[in-house]
Amino acid sequence: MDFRPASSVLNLRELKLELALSLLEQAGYPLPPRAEAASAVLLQSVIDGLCDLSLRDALTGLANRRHFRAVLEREIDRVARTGESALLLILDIDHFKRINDTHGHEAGDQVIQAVGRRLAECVRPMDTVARYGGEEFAIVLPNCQPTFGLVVAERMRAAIQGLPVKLRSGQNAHLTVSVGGAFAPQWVRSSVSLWMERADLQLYCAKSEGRNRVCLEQTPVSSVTAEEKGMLFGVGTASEAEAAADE
Ligand SMILES: Nc1nc2c(ncn2[C@@H]2O[C@H](COP(=O)(O)OP(=O)(O)OP(=O)(O)O)[C@@H](O)[C@H]2O)c(=O)[nH]1
Repeated sequence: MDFRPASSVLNLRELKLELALSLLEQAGYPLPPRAEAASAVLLQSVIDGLCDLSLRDALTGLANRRHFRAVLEREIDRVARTGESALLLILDIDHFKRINDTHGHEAGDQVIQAVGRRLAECVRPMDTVARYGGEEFAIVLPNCQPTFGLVVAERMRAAIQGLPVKLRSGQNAHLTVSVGGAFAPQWVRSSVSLWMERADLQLYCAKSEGRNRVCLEQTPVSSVTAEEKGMLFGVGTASEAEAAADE
C-alpha cells in the first residue's frame, strides 16, 4: 500500500484538475486558494464540489432527476421497513409553452427558477424538492400522514398561484400549477418507477380536470398493484402474485 500524499502519486494533468476547478468556479463553489493546488485539502474540496454538482439541477440548484430517484429509492426502503407514510408529488406548470411563446425562453427559465425557489420555501428540511424535467417538479415528503398530504399539496398549489413572477422585461407572469400525488404503499417494497407512475397518473387527472388543482391517489394502502404484491410475496409473475395475495 502506498501512503504517499495523493499529489505525489497522481499525475495532476491526467486528473483534469483545471477543468474541474473551472467548472466549480463557474458554479460558484468556494474553493481553497490555488496556491494549495494538488494539496489533499484542495482535491477533497474538488471531489466534494463535483459530487454536489452532479446531484443538482443547473438552472434551479434543486435536486436533479438522478438525485431524486436515489432519494425515492431510499424512501421506499424506509416505508417498507417502518410502515411510515410518504407522499410523492409531481407538479407541472400549466400552459408553460405560452410563457415561452409570449415572453421568450429566457423569461421561461426565470419562471422555472422562481417556481423552484417558492416550492423549496413550502417544505420541511426533511423533504426533497427536485426539478424532474423541463417545467416539471417532484417533491417527496417522508413521514407524511394521508390527512396532511392534501393540505401540503394544496399549500404548494396556492403558493404558486399567489406568486406573480416579475420578469426582466418588467412584466409580471401569472402562473398556476397542476399537482398529482401518491403515497408509497406502506410495508411494501414498491419501485421508483411504479411510485412515479402512480403520481403521474394523478397529475394527468389534474390536467384533464382543468388544471390549477391537486389530485391525490385516494387509497394509499389498498391500491397495491399486482407487481408490488409480487415484490411483497416474493413470487414471479403478476398472476402468481395475485393468487398469492388472494390466499
Ligand atoms: N424556458 C424553458 N422552457 C422549457 C424548458 N424545458 C422545457 N421547456 C418548454 O416547456 C414547454 C412545455 O410545454 P408542454 O409540454 O406543451 O406543456 P404546457 O404548455 O405546460 O401545457 P400543459 O402542461 O398541458 O399545461 C415546451 O415548450 C418546452 O420547450 C427549459 O428548461 N426552459
